[in-house]
Amino acid sequence: MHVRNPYAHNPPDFRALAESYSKLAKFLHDDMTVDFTDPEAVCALTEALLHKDFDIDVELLPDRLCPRVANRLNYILWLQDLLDSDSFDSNDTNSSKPIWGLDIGTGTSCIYPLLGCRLRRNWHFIATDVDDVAVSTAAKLVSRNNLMEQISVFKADPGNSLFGPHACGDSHTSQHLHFTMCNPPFYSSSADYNASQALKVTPARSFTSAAPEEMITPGGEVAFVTRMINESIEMLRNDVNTGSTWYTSMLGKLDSLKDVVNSLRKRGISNYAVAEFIQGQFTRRWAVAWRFDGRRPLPDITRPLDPLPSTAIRGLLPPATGWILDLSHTHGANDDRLLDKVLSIMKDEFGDFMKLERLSKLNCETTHYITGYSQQGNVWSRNFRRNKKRKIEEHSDHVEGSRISESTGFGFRIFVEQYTSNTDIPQCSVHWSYGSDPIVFESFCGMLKDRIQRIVSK
Ligand SMILES: C[S@@+](CC[C@H](N)C(=O)[O-])C[C@H]1O[C@@H](n2cnc3c(N)ncnc32)[C@H](O)[C@@H]1O
Repeated sequence: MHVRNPYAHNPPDFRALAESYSKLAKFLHDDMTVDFTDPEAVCALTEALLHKDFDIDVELLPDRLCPRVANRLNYILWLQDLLDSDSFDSNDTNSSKPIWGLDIGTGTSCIYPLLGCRLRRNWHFIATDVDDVAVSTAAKLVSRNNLMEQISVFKADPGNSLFGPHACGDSHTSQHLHFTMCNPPFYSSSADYNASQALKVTPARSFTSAAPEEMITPGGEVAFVTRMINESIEMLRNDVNTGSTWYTSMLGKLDSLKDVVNSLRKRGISNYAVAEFIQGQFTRRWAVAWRFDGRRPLPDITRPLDPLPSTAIRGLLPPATGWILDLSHTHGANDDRLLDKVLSIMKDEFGDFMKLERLSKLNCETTHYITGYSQQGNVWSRNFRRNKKRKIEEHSDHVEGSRISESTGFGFRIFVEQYTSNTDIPQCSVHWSYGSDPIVFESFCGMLKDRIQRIVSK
């Protein structure tokens, strides 16, 4: 489970839940659990969790998909991480700057918008569904929870674009989306659904009651997400501003994740992230996110360490956006001024071509770091220096930015961590925050290693 998921280490206390939500009491067995094959009991449990832990008031329909709170929360927390990665330098993760998301197929529970907005007051959602019952029930839940200012529910036309104006009605169509999310129907047909049920060796541990339209879509989840990929490319063609949108989807099958990552790679989309959500011993779900500009998420989001991604998904991970230089055996690594020294040496060498700043971020502790960006990309390379020298010889020391496209830009953050609560060895870590070429990042790390070793060995 996600590290911030409250259920990761504290499974729900059923007795306390029933005390705070009386409807659950009649389904309780020995004060300890409920019958997970009884849809009404599962709905009452979900309602109780949402009520007690998130102050969300819902009444779920027992014949419709009942969302598992811990799983839906994993997805929302991962989205928070992706968006916080974008605003890392501004300390504004909980500010009032409005964040807009689109939930495609919100379902009768409207679970993602309700959770997302309860956890972050600056989040807003456009929630769509093709199903009339889902649209009307979701809209009722939004007003029941007094979230009409933050969530708008729209009926989507299955023939129209998933992201485009028609899906969202008229009033919010021009809204820039920071992210889109979706838990698409899994199966391609009733036969596909029945076959997957038959494959389960043990009798179902929990009951999934759902209407066919919630679980089945032509081509299954892979076709649905492939459609999203194609439509996101089309959006970018029509409006470059959509390059900064995180397009995301949950996936119910590992094979689907493989197909979707292959689709992204085939279309040349290298800026993507993959997550694995683990609930209990038996349930795993996956999620994928992609965007078109060069902004790269923090390393532990693209390649999580806790929990470590399973071997099955390691080959599907995107290029690494983090690099660590272990300084434990280097003399001088404990110098608190090491970060300043690194900044100074970089300013001397690259200050003319790189915007360099020392910033601080306030979390539980204050983290100091260097942030840097060079429009010309690889300004430490021999090639760049040679060109620079030639320009000086030609009496033109000006490197023309306009000839270099934005995609050549390169951004990074450098952290030097001495012994802190997070690290028991001094280390320098680098986050590749902007760019399109992993080889440029690798080369930057090589250059930095060389400069740091020069400083610490003095
Ligand atoms: C698996 S359910 C997910 C419901 C809810 N988001 C959840 O996680 O519990 C998939 C939902 O997608 C909706 N859906 C299917 N095709 C759609 C489309 N083209 N546009 C919007 N919603 C769609 C279905 O009606 C259904 O409510």
